[in-house]
Amino acid sequence: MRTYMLRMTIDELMEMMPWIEDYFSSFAIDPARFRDNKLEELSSIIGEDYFVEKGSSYSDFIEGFFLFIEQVRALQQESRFMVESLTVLPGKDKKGKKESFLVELKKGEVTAIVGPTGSGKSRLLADIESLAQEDTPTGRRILVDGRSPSDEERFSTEGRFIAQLSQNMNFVMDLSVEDFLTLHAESRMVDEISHIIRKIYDTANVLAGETFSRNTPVTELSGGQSRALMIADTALLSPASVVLIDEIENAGVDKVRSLELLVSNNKIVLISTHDPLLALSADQRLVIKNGGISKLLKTTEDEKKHLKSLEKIDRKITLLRDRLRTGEEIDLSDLPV
Ligand SMILES: Nc1ncnc2c1ncn2[C@@H]1O[C@H](COP(=O)(O)OP(=O)(O)OP(=O)(O)O)[C@@H](O)[C@H]1O
Repeated sequence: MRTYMLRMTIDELMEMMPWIEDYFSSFAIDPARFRDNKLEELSSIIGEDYFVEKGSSYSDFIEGFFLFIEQVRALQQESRFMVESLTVLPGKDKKGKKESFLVELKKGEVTAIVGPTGSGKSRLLADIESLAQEDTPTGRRILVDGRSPSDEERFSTEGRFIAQLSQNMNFVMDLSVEDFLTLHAESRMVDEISHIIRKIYDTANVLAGETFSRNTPVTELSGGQSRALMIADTALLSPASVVLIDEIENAGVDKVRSLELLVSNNKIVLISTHDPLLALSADQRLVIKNGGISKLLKTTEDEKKHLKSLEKIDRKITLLRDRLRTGEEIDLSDLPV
């Protein structure tokens, strides 16, 4: 790509990337004067002395030029991930009855999706994930920031602004945890890669409970550890502004902390759950009945008040589960009635 660009004329480059004018200006070069010259000819036309006078050199100028292009493109990419709201326009339930209201999901909000087994919770997540346009069994349409999504937003595998954490997360790459995170951080062009990797790694270990090392191959992580790693990675490094979670409660991770972590990063979070603690930790819950959205309930102040005691009960159940897992005998008199 570099060689190709070096052989392009300034005019051709400007047509492709008008914003490179700013880079030329920072060297007090007017690109219009060199419009028919190739980029690689600038050294001989302008002369090395000119760049030395500016406290630089031609090779620094060229290096900086390509770095500038990379950074602007990364910024452009980043802004495509910023989503303020999603709107779910009414579709039909399993009997063909129209849903009676639309749902708007906003940045920084957590919405739980509740309903009996088989009622259509995962279907709603799948509709959002695919940005459905009346082309799924529900006939729902999803709007992004109030508009229809472009084909690129719907079908491109790169640059998705939606991340999905499903029940089974299996890695296929043969990389260590450290290499996996480095690769991801490099592709995001973040500064201070080692700092962010440490943060994700530490967070994942807290969420998983069962610790793993940075050298562990990702393929050897347990189900809970993989999920914890992906949750920490999604919260701290992924640019995705919409996070869809399918039944985190079965993942063997600290579910409440996971949710807090995702929310504190100002994303739109949807979580399908049968867990009362998670459902009531959300700002609102969508009730699914027979394939259709039947209610949208805001979490009441009263419900929030009960969260603390629910957390206590949940901690006891978790403790009980851990003791059973490690083969201990259980004293049930310890449990609340
Ligand atoms: N509105 C609808 N119209 C037609 N089919 C639907 C509709 N909603 C859901 N379904 C279908 O019903 C089946 C069960 O739905 P789904 O898997 O989403 O249930 P669920 O609530 O996630 O269940 P579980 O709690 O067991 O995970 C799926 O095949 C899904 O495609």
